[in-house]
Amino acid sequence: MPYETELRTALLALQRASLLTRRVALTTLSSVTKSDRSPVTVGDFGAQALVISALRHAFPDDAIVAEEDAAALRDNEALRGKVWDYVQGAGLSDEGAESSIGGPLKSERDMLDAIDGGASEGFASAGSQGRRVWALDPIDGTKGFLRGGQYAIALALLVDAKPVLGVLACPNLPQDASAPIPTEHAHEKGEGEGYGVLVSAVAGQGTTVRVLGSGGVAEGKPTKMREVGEAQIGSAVFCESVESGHSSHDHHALITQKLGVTSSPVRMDSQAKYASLAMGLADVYLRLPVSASYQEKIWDHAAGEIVVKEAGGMVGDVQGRPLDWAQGRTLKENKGVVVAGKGVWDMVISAVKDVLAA
Ligand SMILES: Nc1ncnc2c1ncn2[C@@H]1O[C@H](COP(=O)(O)OS(=O)(=O)O)[C@@H](OP(=O)(O)O)[C@H]1O
Ligand SMILES: [Mg+2]
Repeated sequence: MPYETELRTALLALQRASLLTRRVALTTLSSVTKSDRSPVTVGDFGAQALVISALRHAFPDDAIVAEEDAAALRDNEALRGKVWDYVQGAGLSDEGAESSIGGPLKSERDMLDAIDGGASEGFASAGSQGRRVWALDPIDGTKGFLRGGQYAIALALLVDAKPVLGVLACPNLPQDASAPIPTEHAHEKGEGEGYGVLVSAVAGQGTTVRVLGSGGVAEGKPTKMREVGEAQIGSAVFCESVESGHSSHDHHALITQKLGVTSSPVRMDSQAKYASLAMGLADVYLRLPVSASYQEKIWDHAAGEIVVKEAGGMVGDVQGRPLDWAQGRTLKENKGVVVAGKGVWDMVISAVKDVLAA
């Protein structure tokens, strides 16, 4: 099967990183504020080190774009020591699986180098044809992670600026797709029993859900989005970001009102929203921009896009056009993101256009 080794490596790398983030989540979390004013925790740094070292071991020639860099750790010995403790403590229980992603990191220096291994410019450089770029968000939804809500470790492989593989590790999503969709604070911090999934997709091979474990790759089950037609739009489950600074809740309310949707949108952090749609926990995800100047990063959408598309869904901007990553580390334009099943796609896009035109 195409991308078999890439998928296995990505699943194991994310499973190992989630051992770290779950441990970190059990502690009283503090965060450092980055220059863009967003928070970063020991979990973000540690997860990035673990995933990048696995990718470099398996695919040394591939480019990697990732959210964090190690500057803050190089100047802060105490913070660096804390991250190193967590990184050393996160190993897969299956020895063969652990050694296939390079085994434990050897030194603090290797850890810093791995974190800084995500500085590629993506597709921005010339001669990008056939170029393989991994896009990693070590903790997507850091604010959700800090409050014990939803977060995801998100990894995608883009070839020629298109996602061909995506994996979302969602430690706080239910394993049982018939469980109710978690609300903002439904799942308290920790390793809740029955929570934790790996949702993955490879182009042309469908979307698969696995239990997020601690050893080798678990057996997967194929998953599809729920089939919702225009007649059922009123009872469809919509989701949106928790943070009103990230997408326009006001526009979303006008859109759902126009469509006659009866319940309020489920607010959830991170690409766990894409995973929820792919698992059939929700039906539509609206992300209308608040500010035209904010550029969405590729790692915030690439894995989500392929996971939903391979589960039978549609992903596009507010005009219904495909997302375009050709620019490099960000989406080409910030035109929002709309995600829905095929049966309601035209109807949702037309409501979005009407609300934006009004
Ligand atoms: N202004 C603005 N507009 C749009 N998006 C933004 C903005 N600021 C941040 N971000 C990105 O949003 C990522 C979090 O995803 P969500 O918005 O879906 O979730 S939530 O905000 O945590 O509720 C979040 O990802 P992480 O930084 O990895 O947590 C950001 O990349
Ligand atoms: Mg992040």
